[in-house]
Amino acid sequence: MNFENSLAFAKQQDAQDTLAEYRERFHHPVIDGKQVLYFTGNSLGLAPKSAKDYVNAELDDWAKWGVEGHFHATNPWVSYHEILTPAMAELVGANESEVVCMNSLTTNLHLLFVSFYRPTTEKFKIISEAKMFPSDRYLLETQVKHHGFDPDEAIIEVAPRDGEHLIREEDILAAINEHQEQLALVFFGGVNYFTGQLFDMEKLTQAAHNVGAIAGFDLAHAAGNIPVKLHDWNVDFAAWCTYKYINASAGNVGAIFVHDRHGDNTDIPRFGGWWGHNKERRFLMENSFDPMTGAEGWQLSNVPIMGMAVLKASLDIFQQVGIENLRQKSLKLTAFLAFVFNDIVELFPDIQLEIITPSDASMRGCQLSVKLVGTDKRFFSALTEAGVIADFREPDVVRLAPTPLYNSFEDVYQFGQTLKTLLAGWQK
Ligand SMILES: Cc1ncc(COP(=O)(O)O)c(C=O)c1O
Ligand SMILES: Nc1ccccc1C(=O)C[C@H](N)C(=O)O
Repeated sequence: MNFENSLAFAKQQDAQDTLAEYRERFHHPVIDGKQVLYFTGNSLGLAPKSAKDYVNAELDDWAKWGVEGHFHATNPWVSYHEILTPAMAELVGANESEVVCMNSLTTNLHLLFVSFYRPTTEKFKIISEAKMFPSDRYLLETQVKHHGFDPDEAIIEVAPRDGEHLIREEDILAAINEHQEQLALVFFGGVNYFTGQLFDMEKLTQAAHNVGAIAGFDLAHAAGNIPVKLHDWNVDFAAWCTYKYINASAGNVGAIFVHDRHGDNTDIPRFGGWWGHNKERRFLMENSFDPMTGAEGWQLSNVPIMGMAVLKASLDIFQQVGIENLRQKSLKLTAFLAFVFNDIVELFPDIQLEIITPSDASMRGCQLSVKLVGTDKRFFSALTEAGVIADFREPDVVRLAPTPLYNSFEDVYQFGQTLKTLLAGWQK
């Protein structure tokens, strides 16, 4: 598509955008009296205006019913998580039996590792991407140690080649091949948090399965950002949070996916809790754990209703919009940001700011990561001062995520103008 770095062009794109109305369904922060440009849906999504009503409804039912709300609230609390499942399953291309909302991301990954990382002295290695989000790295390290293995030996990290920023798929496939005899698990972020690189989850899953290994993914930066087809891709397990692209508020409950071929098998070892117990018999106070089939069989505790109410508000919006429609807008909006960014940066040859996220749209979601070369963290602080909410990740990357649900083409244009002013000042 031919872009133009002009206000008229941006406004024209917004006028043609069939999702433009959704912008108004979210609160856009005004900080120190100034409307900011919010490009941080990859860290914390904006608040849906409807969330208050959803939470208030539950507060009202609590006031009205007390404990009876578990069974008599408008949406009875004992089964509240179940009403989230259809939208969440649709979002990640899963059967409803394969998904449940519960706990938070790192907790869920540990629970899934209990079931899907059961190393033996023959097969104990995990292949993952170098520079994973630290929590994922701590997960791997502590899981490996928990089973008595040495992280240096058990964790195989595939890194970008010297002088490159992205991980080559051929290098991942080569690592899987090289370590196949001892490989237990391939575990990747669907989209890397630092570079924004999207991995071909279907291909990695197939490669893992070809050598008898399990394939699991952290979808923190993928869920609600790109369409995924977890069931069809045969992914074994996945987990994600809901506070980024799913806009369900800070630290809110996450979700898991367990493919039906595993979910149907209640003999798979797991940690148990009463919410994963046969729900018909949950209140019979029996001694022996009888897990439900499907992802629900991995639940431990009864669910936090207020958080789930916010998540419901957000998922209802996703169901109306549809992730495929969002992706169509996202492809255009992110390409426009890349265009505007490069158009401005070219004006300042002394300053090197480089987008390290793949330029191939099939290898990225909405996030663009900009490496600061010859500038430093002060550049990020200056952006913030100028009213752009982005984020900085050590040592040298600024992440910008134009989020198709609530960002506009005009936001992107205005960002370019802010960048231009800032870089002009920087040169002096
Ligand atoms: C890829 C990835 N994994 C794990 C986490 C940690 O999630 P939580 O704090 O919800 O466990 C995050 C973000 O915080 C993340 O981006
Ligand atoms: N949960 C948070 C709490 C405080 C600050 C950041 C986060 C993030 O989510 C960071 C995000 N995972 C990232 O991709 O960097």
